[in-house]
Amino acid sequence: MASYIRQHSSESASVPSSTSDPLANIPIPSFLTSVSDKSITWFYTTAALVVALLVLEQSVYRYKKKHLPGSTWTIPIIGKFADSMKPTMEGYMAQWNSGALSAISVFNIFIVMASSNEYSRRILNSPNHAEPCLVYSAKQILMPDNWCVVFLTGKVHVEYRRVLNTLFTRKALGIYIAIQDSITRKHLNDWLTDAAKNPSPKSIMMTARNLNMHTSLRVFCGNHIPEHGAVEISEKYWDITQALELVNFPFAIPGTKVYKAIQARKAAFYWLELAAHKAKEAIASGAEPECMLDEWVKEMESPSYKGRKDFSDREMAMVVFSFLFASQDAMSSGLIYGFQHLADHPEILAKIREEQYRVRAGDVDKPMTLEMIAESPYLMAFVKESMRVKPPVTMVPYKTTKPFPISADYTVPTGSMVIPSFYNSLHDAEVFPDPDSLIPERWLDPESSANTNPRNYLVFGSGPHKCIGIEYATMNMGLVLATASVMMDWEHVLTPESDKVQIIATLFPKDGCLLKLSPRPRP
Ligand code: HEM
Repeated sequence: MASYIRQHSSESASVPSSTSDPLANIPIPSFLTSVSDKSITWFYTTAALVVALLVLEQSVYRYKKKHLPGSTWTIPIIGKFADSMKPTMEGYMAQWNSGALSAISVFNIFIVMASSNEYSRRILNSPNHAEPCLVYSAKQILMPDNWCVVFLTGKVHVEYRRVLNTLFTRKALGIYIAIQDSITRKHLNDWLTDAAKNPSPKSIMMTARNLNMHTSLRVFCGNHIPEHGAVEISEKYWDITQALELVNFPFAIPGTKVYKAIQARKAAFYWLELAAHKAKEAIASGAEPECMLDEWVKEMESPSYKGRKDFSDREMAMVVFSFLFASQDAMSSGLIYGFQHLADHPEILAKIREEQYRVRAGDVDKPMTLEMIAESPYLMAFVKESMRVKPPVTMVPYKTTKPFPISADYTVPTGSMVIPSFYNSLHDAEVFPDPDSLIPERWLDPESSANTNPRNYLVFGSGPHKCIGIEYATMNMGLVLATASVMMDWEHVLTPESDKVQIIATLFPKDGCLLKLSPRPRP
């Protein structure tokens, strides 16, 4: 090809004036012929550079990948970009099943996927080699200066978590559960009122998300946010969820998902900063804590408190926002699958009801307490099992900060993404016999393989960044499902997509879980 171009260009320069081509008689100014020579040189140089870069890209990929399973060649420049735009469980399963460690590349980011329990746990528990890495859009939405716990590592991270742990003590959870109960009842009553007006089946995708958001906002901020502020955050938060896809248009240009998410974050921040300010005022005036922010301010006043005390309104708002960010999608996923699983397994729902009638002594209006949660082992076993079968978070991206000798024969290069997956650990047939079936009983026997292998239960991660909200999240799911079980009946209207999974940062039933609701007669 190159030689053809060279020949062709020299021929046209020597075309005799007597040819039949009329254009041949037009004299070509010398400056034009020299430009054409130059462009040919440019063409060769550029082509050679592009070819060299493409060869380099493939060589680097193959050098990093070594013997790991994965395509031998990566698609130039974009790699597996198309797959990551529309992730499917089937696609992930194929990748995980290809090996305990496997390699892919997306936009020249070299990625090692870990599917086994051993390798997944090794990534989560090797803070000297790997640290959490949020998708690019998440950083833009959370703000680069957000000192949120996920971005911290080492000693600073440990100290910071120590402060935040005080927000999830039993005393604090005791304050939150009363709020959770009243918000949940209000929402479930609204669901029933809507169902009475229009009994056709409805997806609980948004109603469950709103319930979670409203609960979280009131638990975190109490009444320091007015109702219209809470509604505004709740409505705009969906823009944030949509911007959290693995791959997104990276520039925050008006109209893009990331731009909309940043606007939603700004609106949320206005109210959260105000709430932090009001919490400080309330505690200073001698009020007792009524929400997480109050509890935090009060805790800092305690003589036994050793940590930092000078948290600004903005810093406190950042913490609350990062809690919303970490919890909203995962809790909604857990809750929606909880409703779906119970509707599809009436025998399990019947046992939960029986336990709840007993715990409440037949009084379905009795608000849930921590003691009542402790007296509901079957309920809590169901919550644990439901998230094992459909883990809200199936994987979390980490990145290597230095060469990471993850196995005897493979070292992940610095700057790579390493992604531990939880699904295989949670569906390991040796630990969870009949792994795809929903069997809450497996958590009731202390000697069961499920209980004696806690290392496999990776729903909340593992290691220094393990979820800080485990008790709050599981308690909330238990409370909502238990209260729903005594307040209403629900029927799952099956569609061809009910058992298919949609991945929007976390897992959801593809049809959004269509339920027909009706009030349940009192016992
Ligand atoms: C069903 C609900 C939830 C699930 C499945 C879940 C799952 C997870 C997972 C998998 C991680 C990463 C762990 C790791 O890297 O090892 C995580 C981290 C985190 N979660 Fe949750 N989470 C849930 C609810 C919550 C709630 C309700 C809150 C706060 C109130 C919360 C706050 C956090 C925070 C702050 C982190 C980062 C911790 C750190 O980096 O030190 N999560 N969560």
